[in-house]
Amino acid sequence: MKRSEINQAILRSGLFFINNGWAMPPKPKWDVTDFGLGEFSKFGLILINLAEEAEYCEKLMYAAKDQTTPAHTHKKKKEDIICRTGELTIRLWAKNPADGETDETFQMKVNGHFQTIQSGGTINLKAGERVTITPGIWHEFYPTSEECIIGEVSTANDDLNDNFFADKNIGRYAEIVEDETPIVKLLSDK
Ligand SMILES: O=C[C@@H](O)[C@@H](O)[C@H](O)CO
Repeated sequence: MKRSEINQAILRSGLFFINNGWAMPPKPKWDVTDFGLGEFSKFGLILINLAEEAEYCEKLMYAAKDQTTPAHTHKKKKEDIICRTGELTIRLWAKNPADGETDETFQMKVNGHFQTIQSGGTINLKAGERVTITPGIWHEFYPTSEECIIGEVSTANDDLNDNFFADKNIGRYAEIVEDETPIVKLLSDK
């Protein structure tokens, strides 16, 4: 991923956050990724880590229409994924989708109430709505609105060791081609 794409993504999402009433913390911890797939408009996510504590974590995230965070799971982290502005679709699986389809169902909280979810099915979240994803549940998500602000409130976050992607070619952080000067230092920058 080019540094120029990262710079542009920060400017675009930063403007959208501010225009929608989300003030930035001092020294925001930016994380922009194409998941190593090199197609940022198809697979990508912009994140700001707001709180990173041993017991909990909070993130503010942004994606544009159809920009997908690919199927993955966490072994330790339990997280609420929240649609803050716009509309978000989330697809959920009981097992790794790379191992084939299953007609299993499972119980998961949607807006705080348990629902029966069909493995491989989707849930559409409108602004204010959330799902509670427990460790081992596989998920991918993408906005169906032009732009979307996504919240994450979770137990401890460990992006390096607790993201397991269905596609083995995926890496959590982007490989960056330095074609211009960074406007911010990313969490993944050395
Ligand atoms: O589901 C998404 C989240 O867990 C993100 O915080 C994670 O960094 C995506 O790899």
